[in-house]
This record gives sequence, C-alpha cells and structure tokens, in this order.
Amino acid sequence: MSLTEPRKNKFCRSSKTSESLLASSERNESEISPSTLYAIACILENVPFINGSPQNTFVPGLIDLALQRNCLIGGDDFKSAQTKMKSVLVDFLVGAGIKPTSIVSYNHLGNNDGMNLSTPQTFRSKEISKSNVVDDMVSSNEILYEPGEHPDHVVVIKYVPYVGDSKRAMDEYTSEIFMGGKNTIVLHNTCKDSLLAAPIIIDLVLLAELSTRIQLKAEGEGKFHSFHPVATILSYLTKAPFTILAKTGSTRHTSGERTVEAACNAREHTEGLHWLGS
Ligand SMILES: O=P([O-])([O-])O[C@@H]1[C@@H](O)[C@H](O)[C@@H](O)[C@H](O)[C@@H]1O
Repeated sequence: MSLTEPRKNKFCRSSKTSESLLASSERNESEISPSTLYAIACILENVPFINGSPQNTFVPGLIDLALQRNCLIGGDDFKSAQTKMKSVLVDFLVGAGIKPTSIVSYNHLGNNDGMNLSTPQTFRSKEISKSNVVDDMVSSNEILYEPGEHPDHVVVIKYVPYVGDSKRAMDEYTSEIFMGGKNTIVLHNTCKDSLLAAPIIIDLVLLAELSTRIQLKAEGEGKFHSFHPVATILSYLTKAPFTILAKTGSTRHTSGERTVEAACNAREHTEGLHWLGS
C-alpha cells in the first residue's frame, strides 16, 4: 500500500517487460514509481503485494514478473466508504429499474491522504478509481441505458486540515423513475478514514495469505497448482478491481459484481478443506 501517486497515462518503454523493468530499477531510473519498486521487491521475495492506492502500479513488466514468479498481486485502491456505498446503491437502483442520471460525490478530509490528493496529478488517480465503479453496472443494463449512455458522474475531494481523519462524504443521486418522474437521494457520511481502511487491510492480508496456501486442479488437469497470481478474489475489497480474464489471460479492471462471484466461488470450493501446512 502507498500514498496515492500520479497516474501513468502511458507506460514507459522500460516498464513493458519484466526484464526491462528489472534493468530499469537496477539503473535507478526515475520512471519507476515507488509503489512499483515496492511491488518488485515483494515479488522477488515471493511476498504477496496488494495495491491499496488507485494509481496504476501494476505496469505490464510487473504483471509479467508476478506471472513468471507465480507471486500473488492484487488491487487497486481500498474501497472503504463513499465508493462502497455508491457501488451498493447504484447496483440496487439499476437492478430495481431506477435509472441514475446524475451522481455527484463530494468529500473533504484533513489527513495525509487528503493533503496528498490536493495536487491535480494524484487527485486524477483517485478520481478515476472512484468514478469507474458504476461503469460496468450501467453498461450491463441495456434496458435503462442506450449503448454508450451513462450518468453524469462528478467526483470532488477537498483537503480541509481541521477535520483531520474524520472524512466527510456528501452524495447526490438523481434518477429517472416511472413516467419520466425524478428521484433524488442525498447522503451525508462522516467517518474515520483510517478506521475504515484498517480492517480492509487486515482482511486483504488474511485472504492473500490463505490464497497462497490453496492448491487446486480442475477436472482433466494433471497436477495441483495455486490460484492465478492476479488475485481476483482480493479485488472485491477494492474500488478498481484488478482481475484476469479467463479466456484471454489479459488483466483488466472490472466490476464489483464479477469479483463478488469470484469470491463466492472460491469460498464454496474451499469450505471444509484440509488446509495444507496447517
Ligand atoms: O472509499 P472512498 O470513501 O470512496 O474513498 C476515499 C477517498 O474519498 C479519500 O479521499 C481517501 O482518503 C480514502 O482513503 C478513500 O479512498
């Protein structure tokens, strides 16, 4: 986990493969972000790495290295309060046939993260992870939304030192209902940012450790093997779930519902198992 870093809009040449990434870190090149360096160190020691921040730490060369070393990586960005509420509420509204057309999320906080997010480059990383959470829900409902249609969605975060770790979140959800009616839901949420993140970190660490001890094989497979290094099961607890597409093997940020399914499947298949190494 690290403080939010500026988002990389394109990957430099040295981060494209594991070889070029390792060579670049050996040369101490500045393009390699601190969180990517931490991840390299973990993978080289076969220690699971979880990205609790929103920036794109998992550059292609790092994913390559994790696959080669079969080391667990997961992320991105702990889903703690406003975004957790948003993913649940929008899922309910869309599922109930109520069409969110405008979502405005504002929050202010005064801790170190709030100060760090007060620069445009780092805020952009968080803005993306807080905004994309509804994309898959909207695009999957072709009855409510035309192809390409989506709600107006605005995310604002302001740094207010006085409130410290007591994060304030204010949300307004406006939706179209039956016969062109309008519905507006307004939420106000005050919470201790760190107290929300801490249990998520503990759960992620426990789940990551447990995942590394599970061996499995599908029918027809010759031998047992571990889960895929890209830990979809961990991404349920994040804003921007980092997952692997079974068909193509490519990684992508996907929706929360798919990660719920992955977590439920994993639990179903592991309940009551005799634990290796226990
Ligand atoms: O999870 P959430 O409340 O939507 O998002 C939060 C952000 O709004 C806040 O700026 C940050 O400090 C928290 O760590 C968390 O990421």
